[in-house]
Amino acid sequence: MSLTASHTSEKVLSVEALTVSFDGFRAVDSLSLSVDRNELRVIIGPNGAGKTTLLDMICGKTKPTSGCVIFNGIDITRLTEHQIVRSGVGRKFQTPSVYEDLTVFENLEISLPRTHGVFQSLTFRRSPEVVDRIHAMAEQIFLIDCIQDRAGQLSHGQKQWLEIGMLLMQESSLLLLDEPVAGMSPREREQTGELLSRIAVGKSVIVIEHDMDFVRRIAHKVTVLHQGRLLSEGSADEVKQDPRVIDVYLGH
Ligand SMILES: Nc1ncnc2c1ncn2[C@@H]1O[C@H](COP(=O)(O)OP(=O)(O)OP(=O)(O)O)[C@@H](O)[C@H]1O
Repeated sequence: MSLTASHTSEKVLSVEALTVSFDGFRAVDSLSLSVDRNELRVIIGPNGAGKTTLLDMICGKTKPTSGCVIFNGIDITRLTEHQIVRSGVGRKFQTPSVYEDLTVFENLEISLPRTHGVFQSLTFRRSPEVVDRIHAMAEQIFLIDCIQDRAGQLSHGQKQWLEIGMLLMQESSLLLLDEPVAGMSPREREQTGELLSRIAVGKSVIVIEHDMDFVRRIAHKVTVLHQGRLLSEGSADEVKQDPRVIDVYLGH
């Protein structure tokens, strides 16, 4: 039984015939896919398949040559990156970008919506409710014991968790995560798998990942890209057995 079968399907994201050309080279080519609420989708594919470029177009970093991105029924294709963040799409890049000189607590605090700067957030927003919320988030992302440590002192894996927590504080309802377990220990990977599964409840998560064991553990559905196109889609076991996927990706 598919893991998504128990959820009522509600389409949150639709990518329709999305195409982007760089100097005539189609990095993403007429790609269509959709993601439901409560879904954890994993995108796999060989190097250069267009995975990162796809996420770049969903979050507005790269503008498509043609096609569109519909999020919660709204065409966000031509919105600015900032507008797309405010509409509820959060992006985490492969390298963690946290404020190294601020504590875990402060990094989470400045990610709250409607915060216009570090100064304002540190001086005006520290109500008991906000403090409780930040503590609950630190607990969820396994950082409660180092909540007053500076982010610069955290391990690489802990910084990845902090950045996921920052996206959650922003109240993103769609999270785009580029290789979130890169550089993590096996134990940290396991914890991240649990965290992502929990996050997907009530939200949608798209993860780019190469490690097939991890993919199998977390994915509700897997999309395989190759040369900017959709090669295969299904459960992790289904795509693993797809001869086209074995041929261009898993067999190497
Ligand atoms: N801004 C750009 N200008 C020119 N070519 C680009 C640009 N961005 C991406 N590309 C090209 O588009 C193709 C897809 O790149 P992309 O980074 O999306 O692949 P990927 O599937 O994420 O690969 P990897 O697993 O190596 O990260 C590559 O051939 C890349 O060189």
